[in-house]
Amino acid sequence: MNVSIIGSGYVGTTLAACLAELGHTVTAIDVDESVVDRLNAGDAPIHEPGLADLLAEHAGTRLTATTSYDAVRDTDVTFLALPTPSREDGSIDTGLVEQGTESLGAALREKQGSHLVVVKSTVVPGTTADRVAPLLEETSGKRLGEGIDVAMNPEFLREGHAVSDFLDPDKLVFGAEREGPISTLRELYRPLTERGDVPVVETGLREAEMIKYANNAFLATKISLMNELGNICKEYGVDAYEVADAIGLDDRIGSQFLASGVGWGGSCFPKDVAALVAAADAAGYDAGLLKAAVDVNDQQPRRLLALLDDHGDVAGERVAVLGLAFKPGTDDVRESRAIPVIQGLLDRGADVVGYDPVATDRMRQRFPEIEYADSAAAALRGAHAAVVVTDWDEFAALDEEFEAMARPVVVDGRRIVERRDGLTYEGLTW
Ligand SMILES: NC(=O)c1ccc[n+]([C@@H]2O[C@H](COP(=O)([O-])OP(=O)(O)OC[C@H]3O[C@@H](n4cnc5c(N)ncnc54)[C@H](O)[C@@H]3O)[C@@H](O)[C@H]2O)c1
Ligand SMILES: O=c1ccn([C@@H]2O[C@H](COP(=O)(O)OP(=O)(O)O[C@H]3O[C@H](CO)[C@@H](O)[C@H](O)[C@H]3O)[C@@H](O)[C@H]2O)c(=O)[nH]1
Repeated sequence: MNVSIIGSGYVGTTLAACLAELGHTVTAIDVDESVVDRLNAGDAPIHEPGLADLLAEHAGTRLTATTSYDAVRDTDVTFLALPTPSREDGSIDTGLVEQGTESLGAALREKQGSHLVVVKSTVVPGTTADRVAPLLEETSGKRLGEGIDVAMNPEFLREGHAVSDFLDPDKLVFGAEREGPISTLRELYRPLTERGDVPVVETGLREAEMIKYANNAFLATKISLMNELGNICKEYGVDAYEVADAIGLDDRIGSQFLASGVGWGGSCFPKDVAALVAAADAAGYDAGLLKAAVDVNDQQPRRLLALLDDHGDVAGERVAVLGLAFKPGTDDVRESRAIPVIQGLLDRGADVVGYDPVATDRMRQRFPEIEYADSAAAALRGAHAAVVVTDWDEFAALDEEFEAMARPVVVDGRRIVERRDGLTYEGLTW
């Protein structure tokens, strides 16, 4: 099948490389010329394991990139993989998806034959039917169901595992109001589904949109619930990790996403939970449980700093922040819990030194005023305290590096440090 993809970020590039791998001919369209140049050179614009190999194999043959929307006319299906950021009030901003739809519709005006437009971006229920579809009809001059149609196909990949999650998904969700778009999606994903072990959910547009939010809201709330339980555990001297291991044995609970600590960040959970809360508010429903999940998440960095405060004033003292990325395996610092932690330390007048194996450059753009070390050992040297924010494996192996601290106080927000001897060690929920 000939496929075009608008937007070549985390999702668009992964989709482009993986659909090429599945045998389709793919054209990636992005407004950013540097992204297009890199893709055409077979160079990954984002860091994801396995992506560079796929691009090196398919760029220039089954995968090409361009800044021109005209390329969509040579394809049968177009995915919209554009950002859907939060507005100031938390509600979703669909401006870029609408802009992309307008340019796409204009390019499709002169297209002969049928075309399917698939929304891949995370959008609140109603966006595809009430915004994308009418805009597409208006700008293309065609009528839905008569040559053009829309579908919604949410994406569940995790950063750091994008390629493997895409090629080996837990499920596929196809949303549409007619049979035509569903059968096109079936055909497109056939190389994955013919293996027989990928459940396919065929549903309506609004349901597909909501499934994505429900998925993320559930996972974020699961972590917040475990954080709340962990905070209670801490008050009673109970180890929340032992509790989590035990409750995770109950199939109805499941063992994943029970790691308590400094909370959830990243480009999706904070934005998507906020968008769902705002969408509920707009519909007159007060999503109290989701708001509480956000409150607990906001509280965890403050609790980490309060534990540090219990061990003395850090004003004027060197404090190491170990881990800056929002999770291990990525250089992404968007909504990283390190941000409120660093800000809280600066508010206390501490001399902050940050360390991360890959995310230093990105955090430097956010906090140019702090020091950045090129190893955990260098960050710890002479520090009066250390806080651990990201569960990078290398922090588990830290040992005599702690002996170079001026005062060995360690507050661990991720239960990753293994050394205890000679340390004043505090876990956030244990
Ligand atoms: N990042 C993830 O892990 C993830 C996972 C699942 C779903 N999503 C959702 O997928 C969507 C895309 O997210 P992302 O992380 O891939 O975004 P991103 O910010 O990484 O990339 C977006 C790309 O779109 C390009 N772009 C912007 N405006 C454009 C336009 N008018 N025409 C063409 N290109 C344009 C940008 O240059 C950029 O390369 C969002 O709705 C997000 O919520 C993201
Ligand atoms: O037990 C856990 C698991 C995760 N986290 C934190 O939760 C955040 C999100 O982690 P993860 O879900 O692994 O990362 P993302 O790449 O943001 O992926 C989420 O967001 C994507 C974008 O919507 C979805 O596609 C994925 O399914 C969904 O897992 C990170 O800060 C983690 O440190 C915890 O605190 N405890």
